[in-house]
Amino acid sequence: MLVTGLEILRKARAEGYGVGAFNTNNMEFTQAILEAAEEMKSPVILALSEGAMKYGGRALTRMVVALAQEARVPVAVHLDHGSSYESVLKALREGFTSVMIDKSHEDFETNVRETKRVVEAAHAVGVTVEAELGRLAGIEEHVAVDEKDALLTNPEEARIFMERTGADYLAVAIGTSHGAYKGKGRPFIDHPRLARIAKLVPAPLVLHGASAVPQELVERFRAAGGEIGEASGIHPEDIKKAISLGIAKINTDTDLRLAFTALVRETLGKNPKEFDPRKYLGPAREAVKEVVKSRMELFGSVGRA
Ligand SMILES: O=C(COP(=O)(O)O)NO
Ligand code: NA
Ligand SMILES: [Zn+2]
Repeated sequence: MLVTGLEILRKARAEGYGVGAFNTNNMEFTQAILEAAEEMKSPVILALSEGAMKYGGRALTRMVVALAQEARVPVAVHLDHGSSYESVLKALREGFTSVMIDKSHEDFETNVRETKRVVEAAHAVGVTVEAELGRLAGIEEHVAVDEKDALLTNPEEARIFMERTGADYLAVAIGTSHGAYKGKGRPFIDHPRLARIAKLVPAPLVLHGASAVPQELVERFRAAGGEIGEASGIHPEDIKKAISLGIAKINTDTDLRLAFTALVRETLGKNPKEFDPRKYLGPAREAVKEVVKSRMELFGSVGRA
């Protein structure tokens, strides 16, 4: 059933488990994520970035909202990294039940003002809001923040920010970054900082850049002809610790992309004569579903629907 992000995340934070927010921009990812959620009896958040909205248009948004309504588990449809008020309005118009306004690259007062404005509009139509304070390193589709500017979230600022904006959940910067290159070896996660934030912010907390980028997946991608450098992601133990400290929403995109693309490359490589898209998109869809199921097990959301 289609529910708001807060309905899913409030319970997750209260009961100490995490819920995956999985990015989708096509039919196969959407099916894989929802099938995994139903099989694992897990709540789930389907996340569409602005790039996904541009790529898939109404074919994507109508499909995602309709399938979420019919799903046998709680599903929120979420705008990931909304960059403007207008973009959020478009998502509200499409029937999304959760929207992120990401003004974390602006100064504090601007972030507060813009976030507050979105909260008023979204709450007026029963939709809940994710905001972000602090800056992740790495490249988000339209935001490139280089290391030196990456400012981790200040706990006291976070408390004031959430009180002044009325946002429902907060994306925090505690060392993660988007994409496949999150840092040398085991990327640094500032758990003490997270603990301080969680003490001052009772709202569900969100971890961006949470993909594991598992070595076996990186190897499989390379073996199938993919090119990728020294890739690294967030260690499962760091995810579990972050959940125990107050993270309720865990954003996963890169792992799904790697799995899907590795399988497409592999299937095409093994079957050069194949030109029925179902023959290489189908196995890729299965690979995404397996990744989603294993993430749900790690987050502890299995059986929580
Ligand atoms: O934060 C993310 C995804 O992060 P990853 O690149 O680690 O999957 N989307 O908003
Ligand atoms: Na988000
Ligand atoms: Zn993100």
